[in-house]
Amino acid sequence: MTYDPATLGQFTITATDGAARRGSLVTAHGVVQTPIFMPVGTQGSVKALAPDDLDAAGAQIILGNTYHLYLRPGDDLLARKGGLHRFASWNKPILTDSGGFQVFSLKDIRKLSEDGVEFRSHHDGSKHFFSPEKVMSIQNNIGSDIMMVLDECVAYGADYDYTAKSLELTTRWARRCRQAHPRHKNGQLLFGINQGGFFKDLRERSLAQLAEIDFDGFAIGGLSVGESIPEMYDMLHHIAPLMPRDTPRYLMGVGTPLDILEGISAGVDMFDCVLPTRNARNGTLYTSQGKVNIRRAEYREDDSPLDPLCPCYACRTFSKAYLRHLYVAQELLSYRLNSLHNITFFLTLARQAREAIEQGRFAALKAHYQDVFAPAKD
Ligand SMILES: Nc1cc(N)c2c(=O)[nH][nH]c(=O)c2c1
Ligand SMILES: [Zn+2]
Repeated sequence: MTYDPATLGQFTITATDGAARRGSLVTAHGVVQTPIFMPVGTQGSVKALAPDDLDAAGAQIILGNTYHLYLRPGDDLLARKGGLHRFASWNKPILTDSGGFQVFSLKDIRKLSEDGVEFRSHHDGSKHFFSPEKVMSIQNNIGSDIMMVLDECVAYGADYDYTAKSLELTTRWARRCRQAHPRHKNGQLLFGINQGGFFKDLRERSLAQLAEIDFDGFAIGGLSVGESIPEMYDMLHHIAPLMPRDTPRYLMGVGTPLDILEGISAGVDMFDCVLPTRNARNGTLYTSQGKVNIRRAEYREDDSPLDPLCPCYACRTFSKAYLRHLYVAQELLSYRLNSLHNITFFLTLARQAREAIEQGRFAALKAHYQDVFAPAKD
């Protein structure tokens, strides 16, 4: 990995359209064009897809989960193998989350303290402890280009007092992460994570505290945790414009095509979500004409391609009838072709957003897809 320390982490905005931003971020494994969608490779692979599939689909960066990779194959093994890039033969950028989110979703098997969080592995029940320093060390061993701080993602519905205390802990952990991993050590960038639940003053307090720490970017955490769409959008539009302008804004775990376009319209630059690959596996496919449930009997003899406007291998090569057959027959090829298509759709959407911002027609693109994905009118 060769990079120029002088430009590492540089985020340049090249065009705006309303609050939407077109930009680029320099990482040690290449420049990422934003707005960007990041396919999720939880355990070191984007499920059912190989690196050359991801290249063909236009993926610039993928996401890895620190919790999962720490438990299996182990960050020590990844370090011995030269890091995740070499281990998984993925030579473009990787972002790793801190593992906090997964641990906090293991409700009953974890204990929170000032120093970190104790939890039990969902594999074998063995006991483990994540401190800010530990998750920095794990992400260092993984070798990700963008690391995330350890944070507490409070549950939807958490009360004001708990949320206020939690954000203060997340800030103290963020400071410890920064101290544990000096700026750009090993070419790795570090993002802070805004918390504060659904209380606007607490969101602003969290942001003000994080902005005093030298981060390469800032994420919005604690959304897409069970709230309604209007609640998510309301908080999104409140906090995104208040985030530092000259560093990337990353909305964690979001979302549907319309959520992503809404986030871009609020000024967010980076997104990740398991939706494209998870829904591919249950036959829910995203197309330029809207969602297609490939399991439906109506496709049994349908010779047309899934999406005539999609450049992916699945759409260029097979009919809906064949894709439906593979799904119904539970053929493994169904996972691969459906995942390839959905990932291509999300990456194409991000590319279309970049082009629309450059040409000053982002609002029209958003309105088009709101029409395409409008809930079916009975
Ligand atoms: N929806 C979310 C998805 C995520 N991966 C995260 C996370 O990794 N950290 N913190 C968060 O708040 C969070 C929220
Ligand atoms: Zn396709």
